[in-house]
Amino acid sequence: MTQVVPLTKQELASKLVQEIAKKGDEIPEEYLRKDGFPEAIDAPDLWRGKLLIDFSLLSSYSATELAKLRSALSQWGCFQVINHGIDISFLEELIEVSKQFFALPLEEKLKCSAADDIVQGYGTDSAYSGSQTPNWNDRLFLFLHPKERLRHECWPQKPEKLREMIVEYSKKISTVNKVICKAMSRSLGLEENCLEFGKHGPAMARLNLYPPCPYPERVLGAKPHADHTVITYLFPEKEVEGLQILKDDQWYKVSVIPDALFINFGELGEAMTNGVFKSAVHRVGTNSEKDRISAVMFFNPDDEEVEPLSELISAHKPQLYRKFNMKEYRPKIYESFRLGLRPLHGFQV
Ligand SMILES: O=C(O)CCC(=O)C(=O)O
Ligand SMILES: [Fe+2]
Repeated sequence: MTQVVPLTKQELASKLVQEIAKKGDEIPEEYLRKDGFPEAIDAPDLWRGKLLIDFSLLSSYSATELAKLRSALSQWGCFQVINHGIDISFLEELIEVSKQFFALPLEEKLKCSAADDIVQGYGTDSAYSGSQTPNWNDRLFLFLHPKERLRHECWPQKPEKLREMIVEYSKKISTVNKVICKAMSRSLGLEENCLEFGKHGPAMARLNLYPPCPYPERVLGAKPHADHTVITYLFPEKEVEGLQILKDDQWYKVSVIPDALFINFGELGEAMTNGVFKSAVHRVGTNSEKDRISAVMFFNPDDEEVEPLSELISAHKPQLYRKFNMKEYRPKIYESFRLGLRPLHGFQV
């Protein structure tokens, strides 16, 4: 297993993308993808059509909306949801206050990075990217659950409102998640409590910052990956596009739909549904003009043991993934990140 070596604050500061971006056009070679990457296409009809779900219809178990949900998750592994019941002014304020956090002096932000933990807190994932091309992204990454993993010293003191807003956001997303869990189960023809997780709310929160990048055609904000979660909820900055998803070797830009939450299924959800629902492989593009912020909540399974639902295994659909423990899966995450691989592939039957 790859050892993740913690950095001093000084070393971390030299890797922060926001600090690199301040220097102008001179960016380290290692961020540049020599051969570029395949272009993504616009697909506004997709995002306003089959991948746009009306949450209010899901809560009333509308058969048409459930069928739409099932098709979105089994073909694309993601969708956007409107009428989710979360106050838009709250979500917009969260983005605004997150922006204020990233605009604080470096010294203040570094108070949220723990010397012995480069995963949690303020920092950048490029700290453990090894020989891989690093992402043009800084973040504040906080564990919420289980409580033993939560590190209070990584929570921001400033802006004063931010801590409270992250907790509030986690509660609001948790309410949405409870309905989504039931709707997903129903859409598969199962009892509504079959696909249940997030009893204690999201496991992790992440505020992403993608500073403007002078070479958007050669630099990615986040390289292609599937999330290491059951499901992920994301509210993006509305002014700036960036998120893109992969389907059948084609990249699609995610259109900004006003007020919508973006939801994508993760690897652990794919394992739990025996591959019936797919985890969406996604990446983030950069742009040369504006910062982009996203506010993300990640859900893990309630149990440490993960296995496909027996209801979703049949002669038709043999078991795809073996039962595994999160203790086996977690260490694989960082190693796979470095190598650009998907840890779930190691658990195929
Ligand atoms: O910022 C985004 O749009 C995507 C973020 C993401 O993929 C992640 O945090 O896992
Ligand atoms: Fe992601």
